[in-house]
Amino acid sequence: MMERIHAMVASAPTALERRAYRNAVDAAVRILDRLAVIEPDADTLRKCERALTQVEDALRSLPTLPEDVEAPAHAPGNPRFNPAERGLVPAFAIDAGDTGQLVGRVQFSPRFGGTASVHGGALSLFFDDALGMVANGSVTGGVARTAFLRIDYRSLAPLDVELHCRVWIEAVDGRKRFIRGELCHGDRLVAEAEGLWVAPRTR
Ligand SMILES: CCCCCCCCCCCC(=O)SCCNC(=O)CCNC(=O)[C@H](O)C(C)(C)COP(=O)(O)OP(=O)(O)OC[C@H]1O[C@@H](n2cnc3c(N)ncnc32)[C@H](O)[C@@H]1OP(=O)(O)O
Repeated sequence: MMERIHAMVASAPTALERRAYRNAVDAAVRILDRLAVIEPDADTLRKCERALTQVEDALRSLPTLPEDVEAPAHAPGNPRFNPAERGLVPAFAIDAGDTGQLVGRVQFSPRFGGTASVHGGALSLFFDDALGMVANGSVTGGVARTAFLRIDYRSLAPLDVELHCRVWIEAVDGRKRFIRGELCHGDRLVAEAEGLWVAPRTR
């Protein structure tokens, strides 16, 4: 019976499960976004905590994925949901892309920031994901891990505003994939990133 559950949960989710999952995560992150901007009221927040604990209990009734599942985060057959689906990073709307670059838009909601601008760590999280997509894309093939990621913060990134991002392969040298990216608000450069992704040794 345990093996059957293991096999079931390790397969890729169906379209219905994927939609239901995304809707549940959307609801959860809307709560975090709301919590980021409200003036607190202890009574209301205590009621919210009780209701959220019931939600958590419902989720605890589901089996968990086995820990040894390893697949590229965005691979279609991955039984795990990708970082944006899990609410870990804001969704990156891809407008154009070929084998070596991506162009798209991203908007950071209030949970990713302080009062008016995006948290530097959230920008770094986003770049790791966006550059990682290109590092693990069709030019390079296979899985590669982030070895380093350098961010230059050039100007404040506003919250709740559409930002434009471009990511491209700078160089490939054996197992090493050097990737760069930039994020702009209109014509203004917000941040630049460069990173190295290293593919595993082949025996
Ligand atoms: C469509 C699908 C989308 C899929 C989209 C997926 C998106 C998500 C992507 C997110 C990925 C992550 O965040 S992964 C999580 C964060 N990263 C990690 O946890 C990685 C932890 N680190 C490691 O596992 C390891 O250090 C590795 C794999 C990075 C490298 O180890 P290794 O394989 O043993 O390689 P090693 O021999 O050390 O180095 C190989 C070469 O790289 C160089 N090198 C290694 N590290 C560095 C470094 N920090 N800075 C400079 N150079 C380095 C070495 O000098 C060497 O150069 P030379 O002498 O050959 O010239």
